[in-house]
Amino acid sequence: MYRICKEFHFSASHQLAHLPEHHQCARLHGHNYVVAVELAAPELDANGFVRDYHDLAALKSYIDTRFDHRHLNDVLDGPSTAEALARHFFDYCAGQWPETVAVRVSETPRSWAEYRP
Ligand SMILES: Nc1nc2c(c(=O)[nH]1)N=C([C@H](O)[C@H](O)COP(=O)(O)OP(=O)(O)OP(=O)(O)O)CN2
Ligand SMILES: [Zn+2]
Repeated sequence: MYRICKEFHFSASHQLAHLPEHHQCARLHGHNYVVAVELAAPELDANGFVRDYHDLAALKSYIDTRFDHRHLNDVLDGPSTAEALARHFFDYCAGQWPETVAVRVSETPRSWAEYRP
């Protein structure tokens, strides 16, 4: 199996207001998010690609339009956890590119959450 991965970056604020008051993430704060999309295929296409990285430009546009410099509580229906974001971006990517196998979201350089069905 061949695998490729491409990262996308955006900055946004959020507040996990369902957490206890003493939890730091219950306060309004922001992150420089990294979204890593992984695609896989058993065979390469005629260009020698799983898929051309350039095809993923639609995700950059989606992120820039809907997520970058937004307040995530206004964008997502439920809590804006890294897990929920990973699922959201997975659903978007799987709808665009059938080779999508996982999406990973980092809020900090030391943590990530992944959705991989
Ligand atoms: N499983 C999850 N746990 C937490 C999430 C999450 O999305 N999934 N989110 C948060 C907060 O958004 C918080 O802002 C990030 O927490 P944390 O990684 O602890 O941030 P720090 O900057 O404090 O990280 P350090 O590495 O400890 O400096 C909380 N938990
Ligand atoms: Zn946070």
